[in-house]
Amino acid sequence: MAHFDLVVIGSGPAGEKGAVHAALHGKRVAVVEREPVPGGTAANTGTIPSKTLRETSLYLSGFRQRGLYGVEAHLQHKTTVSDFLYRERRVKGGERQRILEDLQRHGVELVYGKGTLADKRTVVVSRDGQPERRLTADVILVATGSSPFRPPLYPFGDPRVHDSDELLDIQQLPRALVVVGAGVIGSEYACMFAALGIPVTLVDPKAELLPFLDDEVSALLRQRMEALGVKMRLGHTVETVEVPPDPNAPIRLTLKGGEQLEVDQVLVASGRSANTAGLGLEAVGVKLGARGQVEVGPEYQTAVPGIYAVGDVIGFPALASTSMEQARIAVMHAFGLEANRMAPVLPYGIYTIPEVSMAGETEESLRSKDIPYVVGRAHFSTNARGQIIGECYGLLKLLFRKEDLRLLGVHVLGEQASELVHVGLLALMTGASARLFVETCFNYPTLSDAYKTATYDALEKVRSLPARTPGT
Ligand SMILES: Cc1cc2nc3c(=O)[nH]c(=O)nc-3n(C[C@H](O)[C@H](O)[C@H](O)COP(=O)(O)OP(=O)(O)OC[C@H]3O[C@@H](n4cnc5c(N)ncnc54)[C@H](O)[C@@H]3O)c2cc1C
Ligand SMILES: NC(=O)c1ccc[n+]([C@@H]2O[C@H](COP(=O)([O-])OP(=O)(O)OC[C@H]3O[C@@H](n4cnc5c(N)ncnc54)[C@H](O)[C@@H]3O)[C@@H](O)[C@H]2O)c1
Repeated sequence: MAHFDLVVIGSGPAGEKGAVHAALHGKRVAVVEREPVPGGTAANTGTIPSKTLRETSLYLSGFRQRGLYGVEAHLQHKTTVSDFLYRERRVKGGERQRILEDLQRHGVELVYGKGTLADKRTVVVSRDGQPERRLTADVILVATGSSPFRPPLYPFGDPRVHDSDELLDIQQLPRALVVVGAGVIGSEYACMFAALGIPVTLVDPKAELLPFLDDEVSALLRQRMEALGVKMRLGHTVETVEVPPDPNAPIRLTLKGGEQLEVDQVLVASGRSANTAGLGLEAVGVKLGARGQVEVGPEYQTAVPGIYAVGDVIGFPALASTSMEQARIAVMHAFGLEANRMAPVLPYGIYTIPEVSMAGETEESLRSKDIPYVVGRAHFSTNARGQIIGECYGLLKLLFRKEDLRLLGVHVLGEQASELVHVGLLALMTGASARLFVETCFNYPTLSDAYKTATYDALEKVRSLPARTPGT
């Protein structure tokens, strides 16, 4: 029996970062992974593959250059599924290698096999054809992630009906696609296929697209996705799904109200469930929530001291970015290292076409809290870099508190949105006001310069910059 300071179950972003962070602090660490490759959803079926496919679809469709140079930028041949998946497989392979090297460099032992808790300090690792291994630990970090939720209405055994994992194994590109679920995954994939010229219909019972976004940005995104060719059926529910045995006959989805959609492939992206089944958590006293997610305290400790859980397995916000941060905080707490906190403001990056990103408050959240605010907007069509790259529809929207022009929210739609948001994110993290953007010298021409334009737009509405406070 081997003893470790920390045993991590799962090698996704949460598991990797937790393990490496503990190793950096001199701890003896093992990571248990049930798949034959490391990296979890982020490296293998989710984040990295989907973001690579987005770049592929933009490249293959010549989307970024459309109409810019007076010549058509479409690639000459018809896109095949192997063109589509080629780079995704290359990037995925590179990411797996990076993770293996990261673990190895920090002296973390990677143990392949399914981990289960035998007691509060023991993880049993089982693998087909191999003897069981028992690992004991002072601290156990559960980072087992999540899997696609599969509504029973859809016959997932059929090769034409996919969840977001199976989509990466398609044998041919769809001729016409229905995407069920207009959450982040559904919206991102709908855009990628539409950019390739494939007719896409996006169906969701919710009437608004990505309702956590600022309403203005959500409406603008919807408009741009429709212009890309995505047919929106928001506020609609699928009532029946007919998948005929003949692979050449169309799949028919009937919506409540009678509309029928005929396609050759369906992607269902209707949420994810925590990977907690069979882990033995409840038997040792760990509490699970209504959707199977592990319940944790502020430092990600479960009901059992010494057992922590981070990442998708604890539910919202279920992002690679936040999962890694949770792991860092859990490890610091578990080993009594320097006190650490989760960032008070989290960014969201949505890789639709166009990209959207936000941090902090929306207009709607400020109104619900009765906080008077002023809005500053900069349109990329009037930004020099925006004009050069042909970004006609992009928008940077800043929300300042009226009283002192402190920045409260940042919203970006358009090229590089998920990068641009970080300027505003840092301003939010430091409690900066409009003065920061007025007094910052931005490179020119850049999209970042839109921060200055949006600030001046807000200032025009209030006509004065608040007095400088001491120390700023
Ligand atoms: C299509 C898609 C796109 C996404 N895009 C983004 C994005 O752009 N940005 C972003 O921040 N997030 C994105 N996400 C979310 C992101 O992938 C997840 O939040 C992140 O992977 C969660 O990390 P994790 O380490 O908690 O879990 P995972 O990455 O799911 O890893 C969990 C690991 O645990 C292993 N495991 C499970 N049970 C056991 C067991 N009993 N024993 C041993 N090993 C086990 C699994 O095999 C897996 O390797 C996306 C997700 C999807 C599906
Ligand atoms: N860029 C990113 O950060 C990114 C990208 C992709 C995924 N993710 C993460 O992955 C997680 C899962 O994404 P997701 O899009 O599957 O979930 P989601 O919760 O974002 O959206 C699910 C959508 O499916 C709809 N839905 C639920 N049940 C349905 C049904 N039976 N029929 C039709 N529609 C139904 C819901 O109304 C919702 O709009 C997200 O929580 C997110 O954290 C993040």
